[in-house]
Amino acid sequence: MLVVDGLTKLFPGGKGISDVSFTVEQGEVFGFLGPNGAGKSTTIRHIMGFMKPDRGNALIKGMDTWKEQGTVQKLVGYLPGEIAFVEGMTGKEFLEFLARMQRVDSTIRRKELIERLQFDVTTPIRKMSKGMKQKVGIVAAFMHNPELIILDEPTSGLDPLMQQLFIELVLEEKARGTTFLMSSHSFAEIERTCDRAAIIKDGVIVATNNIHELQSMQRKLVAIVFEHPEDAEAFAGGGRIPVESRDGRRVTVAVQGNYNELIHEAAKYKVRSLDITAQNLEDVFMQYYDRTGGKEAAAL
Ligand SMILES: Nc1ncnc2c1ncn2[C@@H]1O[C@H](COP(=O)(O)OP(=O)(O)OP(=O)(O)O)[C@@H](O)[C@H]1O
Repeated sequence: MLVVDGLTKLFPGGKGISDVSFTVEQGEVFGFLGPNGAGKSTTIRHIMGFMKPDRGNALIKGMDTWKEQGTVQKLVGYLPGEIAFVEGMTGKEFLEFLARMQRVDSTIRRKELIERLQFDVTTPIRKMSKGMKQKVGIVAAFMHNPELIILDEPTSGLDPLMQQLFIELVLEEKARGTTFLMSSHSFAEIERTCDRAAIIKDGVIVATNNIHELQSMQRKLVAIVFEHPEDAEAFAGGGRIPVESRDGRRVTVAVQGNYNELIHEAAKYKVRSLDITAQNLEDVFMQYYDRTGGKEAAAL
């Protein structure tokens, strides 16, 4: 669906992006992660055909996004990092204006999205908060049911409830086969929606990784409180599960994917309670990247 190949753009100040390459398959949700100024928006603007690359290109369904920007932009739903609204319009007028440009009858879907996102669409845009403007932008990106949706920091300005609702929207669209490219600062958000993610730093992709693979490498600390101290002792002394610590009835073990074995061993005794804490997935990503020098991470 989307191929980014060697995309390079150097700005006069020396910043920019260098040799950015990745592929997003049809129906995939692909995350694009990186700190401020890393080059996420610059890459996305090239993918949308708004900027001419110095080298390389971006193809959507085989079409060069710079050379065929008019055709390509019709296929895509786009939420920019900073939305430029037409002055003096209400949210409703703006969305109707866009709908006429998109040339798709999106009335029903538009109404549905506005109801889901719960905002007053008759408010003049200049009076809207950042979060409200972001909601107008989300409706604009989704309403014409595009095959590919490109979102630049979609949840910035949204409160936690709305962030959750946004994630649900993405997952629903994904189930319908829509492809997504989504930039974010937040690994947690990417983790809940994406199949794969690329990390960009100083204009260069440092790793591309499969999120499910990372989740299976994620180390979890499980604290089990047994009914009887002697059970805790027997469990800890069994030697089958690596024990981090034991304190009376409470045994803490580290698990990495081998849940069945833990459940099997613990079930031999009477368990009073369980507490699970997960290692931050971002740390797993970076640890993995450091260990392999990026080679294996880039290959996943
Ligand atoms: N038109 C431009 N002219 C000169 N420098 C630019 C231009 N656009 C972006 N840059 C610089 O290129 C770098 C990458 O910017 P970009 O906006 O792509 O980062 P980003 O990853 O999207 O960051 P953020 O999360 O802050 O939006 C930054 O250092 C920025 O200052």
